[in-house]
Amino acid sequence: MSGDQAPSLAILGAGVMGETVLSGLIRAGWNADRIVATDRRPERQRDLTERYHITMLDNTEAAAQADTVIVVVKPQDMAELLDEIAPVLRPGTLVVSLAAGVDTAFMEARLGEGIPVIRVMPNTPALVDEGMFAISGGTHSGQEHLDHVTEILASTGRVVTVPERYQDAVTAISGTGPAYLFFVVEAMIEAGVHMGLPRDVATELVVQTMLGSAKMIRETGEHPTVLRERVTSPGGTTAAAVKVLEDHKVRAAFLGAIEAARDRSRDLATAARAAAAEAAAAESSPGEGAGR
Ligand SMILES: NC(=O)C1=CN([C@@H]2O[C@H](COP(=O)(O)OP(=O)(O)OC[C@H]3O[C@@H](n4cnc5c(N)ncnc54)[C@H](O)[C@@H]3O)[C@@H](O)[C@H]2O)C=CC1
Ligand SMILES: O=C(O)[C@@H]1CCC=N1
Repeated sequence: MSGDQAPSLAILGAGVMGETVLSGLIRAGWNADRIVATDRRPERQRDLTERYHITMLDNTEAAAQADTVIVVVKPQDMAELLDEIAPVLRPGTLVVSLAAGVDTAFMEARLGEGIPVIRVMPNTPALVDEGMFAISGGTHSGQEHLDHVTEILASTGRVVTVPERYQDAVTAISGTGPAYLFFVVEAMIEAGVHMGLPRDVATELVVQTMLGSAKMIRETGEHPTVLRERVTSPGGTTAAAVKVLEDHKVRAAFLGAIEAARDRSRDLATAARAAAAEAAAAESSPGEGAGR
Protein backbone atom coordinates (compact mmCIF):
# COMPACT_ATOMS: atom_id res chain seq x y z
CA MET A 1 0.00 0.00 0.00
CA SER A 2 2.68 2.52 0.88
CA GLY A 3 5.21 3.59 -1.72
CA ASP A 4 8.90 4.21 -1.15
CA GLN A 5 8.43 7.94 -0.71
CA ALA A 6 8.48 9.35 2.78
CA PRO A 7 6.44 9.86 4.85
CA SER A 8 3.99 6.97 4.75
CA LEU A 9 2.53 7.17 8.21
CA ALA A 10 1.16 10.05 10.27
CA ILE A 11 0.33 9.89 13.99
CA LEU A 12 -2.11 12.65 14.91
CA GLY A 13 -2.23 13.41 18.66
CA ALA A 14 1.04 11.95 19.92
CA GLY A 15 0.28 11.67 23.64
CA VAL A 16 0.76 8.53 25.74
CA MET A 17 -0.74 6.08 23.25
CA GLY A 18 0.49 7.89 20.14
CA GLU A 19 4.05 7.78 21.49
CA THR A 20 3.63 4.12 22.40
CA VAL A 21 2.94 3.28 18.75
CA LEU A 22 5.60 5.69 17.49
CA SER A 23 8.34 4.29 19.72
CA GLY A 24 7.39 0.73 18.77
CA LEU A 25 7.72 1.49 15.07
CA ILE A 26 11.13 3.09 15.62
CA ARG A 27 12.29 0.07 17.68
CA ALA A 28 11.01 -2.19 14.91
CA GLY A 29 13.34 -0.46 12.48
CA TRP A 30 11.02 2.02 10.76
CA ASN A 31 13.00 4.88 9.33
CA ALA A 32 12.05 8.09 11.19
CA ASP A 33 11.77 9.78 7.77
CA ARG A 34 8.69 7.66 7.01
CA ILE A 35 6.78 8.88 10.08
CA VAL A 36 5.37 12.30 10.84
CA ALA A 37 3.39 13.24 13.92
CA THR A 38 1.35 16.08 15.35
CA ASP A 39 0.40 17.33 18.76
CA ARG A 40 -1.31 20.54 19.72
CA ARG A 41 1.07 21.13 22.64
CA PRO A 42 4.27 22.87 21.46
CA GLU A 43 6.39 21.41 24.31
CA ARG A 44 5.28 17.94 23.30
CA GLN A 45 6.28 18.62 19.69
CA ARG A 46 9.78 19.66 20.77
CA ASP A 47 10.13 16.68 23.07
CA LEU A 48 9.16 14.11 20.41
CA THR A 49 11.39 15.68 17.75
CA GLU A 50 14.34 15.57 20.14
CA ARG A 51 13.82 11.99 21.21
CA TYR A 52 12.71 10.33 17.96
CA HIS A 53 14.10 12.67 15.27
CA ILE A 54 10.74 12.74 13.53
CA THR A 55 9.14 15.71 11.81
CA MET A 56 6.24 17.32 13.65
CA LEU A 57 3.70 18.98 11.36
CA ASP A 58 0.23 20.37 11.77
CA ASN A 59 -2.70 18.01 11.31
CA THR A 60 -3.61 18.95 7.75
CA GLU A 61 -0.01 18.87 6.48
CA ALA A 62 0.54 15.46 8.02
CA ALA A 63 -2.79 13.99 6.85
CA ALA A 64 -2.33 15.27 3.31
CA GLN A 65 1.03 13.52 2.94
CA ALA A 66 0.67 10.13 4.59
CA ASP A 67 -0.77 6.90 3.15
CA THR A 68 -1.90 5.83 6.62
CA VAL A 69 -3.16 8.30 9.20
CA ILE A 70 -3.39 7.12 12.81
CA VAL A 71 -5.64 9.29 15.00
CA VAL A 72 -4.97 9.03 18.75
CA VAL A 73 -6.73 11.96 20.43
CA LYS A 74 -9.33 11.61 23.19
CA PRO A 75 -12.77 10.47 21.98
CA GLN A 76 -14.24 13.92 22.75
CA ASP A 77 -11.60 15.57 20.50
CA MET A 78 -12.11 13.19 17.60
CA ALA A 79 -14.90 15.03 15.71
CA GLU A 80 -12.88 18.23 15.55
CA LEU A 81 -9.78 16.40 14.33
CA LEU A 82 -11.61 14.33 11.69
CA ASP A 83 -13.42 17.44 10.40
CA GLU A 84 -10.08 19.23 10.14
CA ILE A 85 -8.35 16.51 8.10
CA ALA A 86 -11.30 15.31 5.97
CA PRO A 87 -10.86 17.95 3.21
CA VAL A 88 -7.15 17.17 2.69
CA LEU A 89 -7.16 13.35 2.65
CA ARG A 90 -6.28 11.81 -0.69
CA PRO A 91 -8.70 9.13 -1.95
CA GLY A 92 -7.62 5.78 -0.55
CA THR A 93 -5.78 7.17 2.46
CA LEU A 94 -6.33 4.75 5.31
CA VAL A 95 -7.49 6.30 8.60
CA VAL A 96 -6.91 4.27 11.75
CA SER A 97 -8.40 5.28 15.11
CA LEU A 98 -7.01 4.08 18.43
CA ALA A 99 -9.66 5.90 20.50
CA ALA A 100 -11.98 4.17 22.94
CA GLY A 101 -15.65 4.30 22.01
CA VAL A 102 -15.25 5.98 18.61
CA ASP A 103 -16.92 3.69 16.08
CA THR A 104 -16.20 3.33 12.38
CA ALA A 105 -19.65 4.69 11.40
CA PHE A 106 -18.84 7.93 13.25
CA MET A 107 -15.49 8.21 11.49
CA GLU A 108 -16.89 7.36 8.07
CA ALA A 109 -19.65 9.95 8.43
CA ARG A 110 -17.08 12.66 9.09
CA LEU A 111 -14.42 11.56 6.61
CA GLY A 112 -16.74 10.98 3.67
CA GLU A 113 -17.11 8.39 0.93
CA GLY A 114 -14.19 6.29 -0.16
CA ILE A 115 -12.01 6.77 2.91
CA PRO A 116 -11.33 3.36 4.46
CA VAL A 117 -11.21 3.32 8.25
CA ILE A 118 -10.01 0.80 10.82
CA ARG A 119 -10.80 0.92 14.54
CA VAL A 120 -8.14 -0.38 16.91
CA MET A 121 -8.10 -0.94 20.65
CA PRO A 122 -4.45 -0.94 21.75
CA ASN A 123 -2.84 -1.17 25.18
CA THR A 124 0.23 0.41 26.76
CA PRO A 125 2.39 -2.75 27.10
CA ALA A 126 3.10 -2.09 23.42
CA LEU A 127 5.77 0.16 24.91
CA VAL A 128 7.73 -3.02 25.70
CA ASP A 129 6.61 -4.86 22.55
CA GLU A 130 4.00 -6.89 24.47
CA GLY A 131 0.95 -4.94 23.35
CA MET A 132 -2.48 -6.39 22.61
CA PHE A 133 -4.37 -4.86 19.70
CA ALA A 134 -7.89 -5.73 18.55
CA ILE A 135 -8.81 -4.33 15.14
CA SER A 136 -12.10 -3.99 13.25
CA GLY A 137 -12.77 -2.78 9.73
CA GLY A 138 -15.41 -0.29 8.61
CA THR A 139 -17.71 -0.25 5.59
CA HIS A 140 -15.10 0.96 3.09
CA SER A 141 -12.17 -1.11 4.33
CA GLY A 142 -11.16 -4.55 3.14
CA GLN A 143 -8.88 -7.39 4.12
CA GLU A 144 -5.88 -5.57 2.62
CA HIS A 145 -6.42 -2.70 5.05
CA LEU A 146 -6.73 -5.06 8.03
CA ASP A 147 -3.54 -6.82 6.87
CA HIS A 148 -1.72 -3.52 6.52
CA VAL A 149 -2.69 -2.37 10.03
CA THR A 150 -1.84 -5.80 11.44
CA GLU A 151 1.61 -5.57 9.89
CA ILE A 152 2.19 -2.11 11.39
CA LEU A 153 1.01 -3.06 14.88
CA ALA A 154 2.51 -6.56 15.03
CA SER A 155 5.92 -5.00 15.56
CA THR A 156 4.85 -4.09 19.09
CA GLY A 157 2.54 -6.91 20.13
CA ARG A 158 -0.21 -9.32 19.20
CA VAL A 159 -3.01 -8.35 16.85
CA VAL A 160 -6.46 -9.95 16.57
CA THR A 161 -9.30 -9.00 14.24
CA VAL A 162 -12.70 -8.85 15.97
CA PRO A 163 -16.21 -7.86 14.89
CA GLU A 164 -16.71 -4.22 15.83
CA ARG A 165 -19.56 -5.06 18.22
CA TYR A 166 -16.93 -6.60 20.55
CA GLN A 167 -14.84 -3.45 20.81
CA ASP A 168 -16.43 -2.06 24.00
CA ALA A 169 -15.77 -5.36 25.78
CA VAL A 170 -12.23 -5.49 24.34
CA THR A 171 -11.65 -1.96 25.65
CA ALA A 172 -12.73 -3.10 29.11
CA ILE A 173 -10.52 -6.20 29.06
CA SER A 174 -7.24 -5.53 27.23
CA GLY A 175 -7.36 -1.75 26.63
CA THR A 176 -8.00 -0.96 30.28
CA GLY A 177 -6.61 -4.27 31.59
CA PRO A 178 -3.05 -3.15 32.35
CA ALA A 179 -4.51 -0.77 34.96
CA TYR A 180 -6.22 -3.63 36.84
CA LEU A 181 -3.00 -5.61 36.93
CA PHE A 182 -0.95 -2.58 38.02
CA PHE A 183 -3.54 -2.06 40.75
CA VAL A 184 -3.04 -5.63 41.99
CA VAL A 185 0.74 -5.19 41.83
CA GLU A 186 0.50 -1.95 43.84
CA ALA A 187 -1.63 -3.67 46.48
CA MET A 188 0.75 -6.63 46.75
CA ILE A 189 3.80 -4.37 47.10
CA GLU A 190 2.02 -2.36 49.80
CA ALA A 191 1.22 -5.59 51.62
CA GLY A 192 4.91 -6.59 51.51
CA VAL A 193 5.99 -3.21 52.86
CA HIS A 194 3.31 -3.43 55.54
CA MET A 195 4.81 -6.74 56.66
CA GLY A 196 8.29 -5.21 56.87
CA LEU A 197 9.87 -6.03 53.50
CA PRO A 198 12.05 -3.30 51.97
CA ARG A 199 10.10 -1.71 49.09
CA ASP A 200 12.63 -2.71 46.43
CA VAL A 201 12.58 -6.32 47.61
CA ALA A 202 8.76 -6.37 47.67
CA THR A 203 8.67 -4.88 44.17
CA GLU A 204 11.08 -7.46 42.76
CA LEU A 205 9.12 -10.32 44.35
CA VAL A 206 5.78 -9.09 43.01
CA VAL A 207 6.92 -8.18 39.50
CA GLN A 208 8.69 -11.49 38.91
CA THR A 209 5.67 -13.35 40.31
CA MET A 210 3.37 -11.47 37.90
CA LEU A 211 5.64 -12.11 34.92
CA GLY A 212 6.19 -15.78 35.82
CA SER A 213 2.46 -16.37 36.33
CA ALA A 214 1.58 -14.78 32.96
CA LYS A 215 4.24 -16.85 31.22
CA MET A 216 3.00 -20.00 32.94
CA ILE A 217 -0.59 -19.45 31.77
CA ARG A 218 0.61 -18.96 28.20
CA GLU A 219 3.19 -21.75 28.08
CA THR A 220 1.32 -24.51 29.93
CA GLY A 221 -2.03 -23.77 28.30
CA GLU A 222 -3.62 -24.82 31.59
CA HIS A 223 -6.77 -23.13 32.90
CA PRO A 224 -5.93 -20.50 35.56
CA THR A 225 -8.15 -22.32 38.06
CA VAL A 226 -6.00 -25.44 37.70
CA LEU A 227 -2.82 -23.41 38.15
CA ARG A 228 -4.28 -21.71 41.22
CA GLU A 229 -5.33 -25.05 42.70
CA ARG A 230 -1.74 -26.29 42.34
CA VAL A 231 -0.55 -23.42 44.52
CA THR A 232 -3.25 -24.14 47.10
CA SER A 233 -2.05 -26.73 49.61
CA PRO A 234 -4.86 -28.08 51.81
CA GLY A 235 -5.12 -26.01 54.95
CA GLY A 236 -2.22 -23.84 53.77
CA THR A 237 -1.40 -20.20 53.17
CA THR A 238 -3.04 -19.84 49.75
CA ALA A 239 -6.34 -21.28 50.97
CA ALA A 240 -6.27 -18.74 53.80
CA ALA A 241 -5.59 -15.88 51.38
CA VAL A 242 -8.18 -16.90 48.78
CA LYS A 243 -10.85 -17.20 51.47
CA VAL A 244 -10.27 -13.54 52.39
CA LEU A 245 -10.49 -12.52 48.70
CA GLU A 246 -13.78 -14.43 48.35
CA ASP A 247 -15.11 -12.96 51.63
CA HIS A 248 -14.42 -9.49 50.21
CA LYS A 249 -16.13 -10.43 46.92
CA VAL A 250 -13.03 -9.51 44.92
CA ARG A 251 -14.14 -11.65 41.96
CA ALA A 252 -17.50 -9.87 41.85
CA ALA A 253 -15.72 -6.53 42.15
CA PHE A 254 -13.60 -7.37 39.08
CA LEU A 255 -16.71 -8.33 37.10
CA GLY A 256 -18.41 -5.08 38.13
CA ALA A 257 -15.32 -2.99 37.37
CA ILE A 258 -14.89 -4.48 33.92
CA GLU A 259 -18.57 -3.98 33.11
CA ALA A 260 -18.21 -0.34 34.24
CA ALA A 261 -15.32 0.07 31.78
CA ARG A 262 -17.41 -1.51 29.00
CA ASP A 263 -20.30 0.86 29.78
CA ARG A 264 -17.97 3.86 29.88
CA SER A 265 -16.63 2.90 26.46
CA ARG A 266 -20.23 3.03 25.17
CA ASP A 267 -20.72 6.41 26.88
CA LEU A 268 -17.61 7.76 25.18
CA ALA A 269 -19.24 7.09 21.80
CA THR A 270 -22.19 9.20 22.94
CA ALA A 271 -19.81 11.88 24.25
CA ALA A 272 -17.97 11.97 20.92
CA ARG A 273 -21.27 12.46 19.08
CA ALA A 274 -22.38 15.14 21.58
CA ALA A 275 -19.07 17.02 21.12
CA ALA A 276 -19.57 16.87 17.36
CA ALA A 277 -23.15 18.18 17.64
CA GLU A 278 -22.03 20.98 19.97
CA ALA A 279 -19.27 22.02 17.56
CA ALA A 280 -21.75 22.02 14.65
CA ALA A 281 -24.20 24.15 16.64
CA ALA A 282 -21.45 26.61 17.61
CA GLU A 283 -20.42 26.88 13.97
CA SER A 284 -23.96 27.65 12.80
CA SER A 285 -24.37 30.39 15.45
CA PRO A 286 -20.81 31.61 16.16
CA GLY A 287 -21.82 34.29 18.69
CA GLU A 288 -23.34 31.81 21.17
CA GLY A 289 -20.14 30.20 22.49
CA ALA A 290 -18.15 33.42 22.92
CA GLY A 291 -16.79 34.11 26.39
CA ARG A 292 -16.87 30.52 27.61
N1 LIG B 1 -3.59 5.46 27.39
C1 LIG B 1 -4.06 4.23 27.17
O1 LIG B 1 -3.74 3.24 27.85
C2 LIG B 1 -5.01 3.99 26.02
C3 LIG B 1 -5.52 5.03 25.28
N2 LIG B 1 -6.39 4.76 24.25
C4 LIG B 1 -6.95 5.84 23.47
O2 LIG B 1 -5.92 6.68 22.98
C5 LIG B 1 -6.41 7.99 22.85
C6 LIG B 1 -5.41 8.95 23.47
O3 LIG B 1 -5.26 8.62 24.83
P1 LIG B 1 -3.91 9.01 25.60
O4 LIG B 1 -2.76 8.87 24.69
O5 LIG B 1 -3.96 8.27 26.88
O6 LIG B 1 -4.20 10.57 25.85
P2 LIG B 1 -3.19 11.78 25.85
O7 LIG B 1 -3.92 12.94 26.40
O8 LIG B 1 -1.89 11.37 26.46
O9 LIG B 1 -2.92 12.02 24.29
C7 LIG B 1 -3.73 12.76 23.44
C8 LIG B 1 -2.83 13.76 22.73
O10 LIG B 1 -3.55 14.38 21.68
C9 LIG B 1 -3.17 15.74 21.63
N3 LIG B 1 -4.26 16.42 20.92
C10 LIG B 1 -5.53 16.63 21.34
N4 LIG B 1 -6.26 17.22 20.36
C11 LIG B 1 -5.43 17.36 19.31
C12 LIG B 1 -5.59 17.89 18.01
N5 LIG B 1 -6.78 18.40 17.60
N6 LIG B 1 -4.54 17.87 17.19
C13 LIG B 1 -3.33 17.39 17.58
N7 LIG B 1 -3.11 16.87 18.82
C14 LIG B 1 -4.15 16.87 19.67
C15 LIG B 1 -2.98 16.14 23.05
O11 LIG B 1 -2.15 17.28 23.17
C16 LIG B 1 -2.35 14.88 23.65
O12 LIG B 1 -0.92 14.92 23.62
C17 LIG B 1 -7.78 8.06 23.53
O13 LIG B 1 -8.78 8.13 22.55
C18 LIG B 1 -7.86 6.76 24.30
O14 LIG B 1 -9.18 6.26 24.33
C19 LIG B 1 -6.75 3.49 23.91
C20 LIG B 1 -6.26 2.43 24.63
C21 LIG B 1 -5.35 2.58 25.73
O1 LIG C 1 -9.02 5.05 30.12
C1 LIG C 1 -9.29 5.16 28.91
O2 LIG C 1 -10.34 5.72 28.54
C2 LIG C 1 -8.34 4.59 27.87
C3 LIG C 1 -9.02 3.62 26.97
C4 LIG C 1 -8.53 2.26 27.38
C5 LIG C 1 -7.45 2.56 28.32
N1 LIG C 1 -7.32 3.83 28.53
